[in-house]
Amino acid sequence: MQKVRQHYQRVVVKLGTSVLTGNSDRLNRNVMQQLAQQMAQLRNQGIDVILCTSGAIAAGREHLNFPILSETMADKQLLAAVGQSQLIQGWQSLFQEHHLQVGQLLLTGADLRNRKRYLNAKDTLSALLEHGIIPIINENDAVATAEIKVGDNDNLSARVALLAQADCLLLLTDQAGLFDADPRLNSNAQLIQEVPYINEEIVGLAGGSSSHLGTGGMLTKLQAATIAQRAGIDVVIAAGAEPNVIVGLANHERIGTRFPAQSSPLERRKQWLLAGPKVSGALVIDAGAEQALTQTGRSLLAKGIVERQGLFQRGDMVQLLNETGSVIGRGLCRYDHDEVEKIKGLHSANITQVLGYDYGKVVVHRNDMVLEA
Ligand SMILES: Nc1ncnc2c1ncn2[C@@H]1O[C@H](COP(=O)(O)OP(=O)(O)O)[C@@H](O)[C@H]1O
Ligand SMILES: N[C@@H](CCC(=O)OP(=O)(O)O)C(=O)O
Repeated sequence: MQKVRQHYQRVVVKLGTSVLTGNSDRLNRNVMQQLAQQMAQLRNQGIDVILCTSGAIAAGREHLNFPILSETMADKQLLAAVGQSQLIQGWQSLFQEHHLQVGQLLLTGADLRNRKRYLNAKDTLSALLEHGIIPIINENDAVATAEIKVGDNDNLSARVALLAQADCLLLLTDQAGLFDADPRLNSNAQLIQEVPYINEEIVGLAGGSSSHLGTGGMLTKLQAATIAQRAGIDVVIAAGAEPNVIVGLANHERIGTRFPAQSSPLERRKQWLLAGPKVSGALVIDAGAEQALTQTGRSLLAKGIVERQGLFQRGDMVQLLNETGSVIGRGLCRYDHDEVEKIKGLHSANITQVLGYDYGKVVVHRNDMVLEA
């Protein structure tokens, strides 16, 4: 019997400037409307959608009536600052037609490299998704200098897919997918339907962007696909103009070029948790918490913690011990040692009262935890 494939649970949709402008010098509202309609349809199917949108610089140029500017960073930042507000307003009104709220996250490479900022971005993203709000992400071009930039939204969207623990990344562009040569330069170029593994030969097929608006061309899309595919996320490069492309792809239709995930995201994450971060401290938990973790796969709440050992920062790896001292597992702690000391044994509802703030009710989330076999 053929196995029925379930649809994705969390999809990152990256829309390049080429899609949003249809390679003209202005944003195309009709195109954006159709894309918003499809993303709303996904939400109604119960799929979490995160939109990673380019187009701020193009929108800024259009809004200021195509000013003659230099190619300096400051002038590009000026365009991004003006254009980003146009872009987000555009998306906001389009999603409102489907009774959906949006939340804007402007990120830089520095936000993704610094662990504290990374965790904060992750929490914001989770909170938006939990409330059914569509996160809309772009690079914070108005403040990002060369040193702190990701630099292109293909790579940014792959990092966001990892941050959000998405299971699918759609890179939508002006071409039907990855071809064996740049189709703008070679009319005989053939579409490649599936790439199980990105090797040098595949990278050699990718050219840069031949439009003046896009950043990076196919090369940055392959960099993004490499990051996400290896992290256990399915990636597809396809044409944003293809009718119903987002809904089709999210439901496993064969469109564009597919880069199938190399293992499940959770599996990869658990491997990384086991092999990666060093242990900085320990939490001793009571019998009820031990049962919740080991029997019903729950997260660890403050209430189940009886003792804190060692010094650790928010996001550090801690060992989980039971009251007889046996190791139950390990996980990333969402509060630092000082905070855990104050909230251990408390009901989650009282965390804010004691600390004056909170990072959520969970101290170690089950997705950030590996248990002893
Ligand atoms: N092997 C290839 N297959 C498809 N497109 C390619 C290839 N090599 C280079 N390209 C170019 O990449 C462009 C898409 O990238 P880009 O202009 O950065 O768009 P976006 O704004 O969607 O990110 C295409 O228009 C195409 O000219
Ligand atoms: N952050 C920039 C887009 C950068 C970028 O990667 O562009 P693109 O290659 O069109 O996805 C902007 O909003 O204009």
